[in-house]
Amino acid sequence: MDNDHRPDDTGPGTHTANSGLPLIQANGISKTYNHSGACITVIDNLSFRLDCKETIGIVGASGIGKSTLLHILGTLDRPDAGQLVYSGKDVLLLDDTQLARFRNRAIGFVFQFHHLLPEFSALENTMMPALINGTEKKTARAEAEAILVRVGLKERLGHRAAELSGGEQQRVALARALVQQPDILLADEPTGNLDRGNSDRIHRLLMELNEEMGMALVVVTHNPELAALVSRRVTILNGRLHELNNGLPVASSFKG
Ligand SMILES: Nc1ncnc2c1ncn2[C@@H]1O[C@H](COP(=O)(O)OP(=O)(O)OP(=O)(O)O)[C@@H](O)[C@H]1O
Repeated sequence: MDNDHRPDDTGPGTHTANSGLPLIQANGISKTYNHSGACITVIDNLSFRLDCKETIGIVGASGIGKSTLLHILGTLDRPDAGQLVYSGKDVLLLDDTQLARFRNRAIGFVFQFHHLLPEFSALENTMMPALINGTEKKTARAEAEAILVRVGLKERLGHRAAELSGGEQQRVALARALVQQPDILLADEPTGNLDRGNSDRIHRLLMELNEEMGMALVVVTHNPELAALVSRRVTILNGRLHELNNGLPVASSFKG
């Protein structure tokens, strides 16, 4: 085993801003699903580079593999083949416990199903990742309050998740993903349930966090405003990424 590529799973964060290394380098990633005997290759020898602070939007039709790719980049699902290198370290060499620790520290997720704990308040749900990581309760509370204010939920801190509207729950999920100041946010339609005003607020917040703390962003979105804000737009064709220019795939394959 190549220990040079084994991530150090102690200590906070993953990337060194000045290291010059890409935040993510995916090499030759493949993923095949088995559907009652038939194999479907959704991701096929895909390579991808994301620099620190970069923001990227994945667009395209249903079923092309956007969520599959997001899960693999987020280490929630292991590919059948390929390397996933975060800041020079191949995270696929970690065992499941180490990988969970790395993921909890470095990556924020917002998926379409929020998985909030319904009986816990907005504040308690948002504090959870910090508490799991061993942050002192008072600090976790202060950080959670601050980010809930930024997503516009100052008046809802003590409300149980089950009592919140769909859009409010989505913003709590976003606050929970952001509270630990992840190196990267992976988001699947993060403003899908929100009205125009709240969508704009969240888009602004994502760009501010990108600017303030260098948080990278990979977002699956059909929202034209959000797609216009990110620095690169890509789609998946035949299992590989293609850059988009004016909404059309660039002829050459995506360079990793
Ligand atoms: N766990 C699974 N088992 C079998 N097939 C799967 C599994 N997950 C996804 N697939 C298949 O892989 C393909 C890509 O699915 P994926 O959810 O990644 O697409 P998507 O582009 O995110 O779609 P949408 O925009 O509808 O969410 C689909 O054909 C889907 O049926």
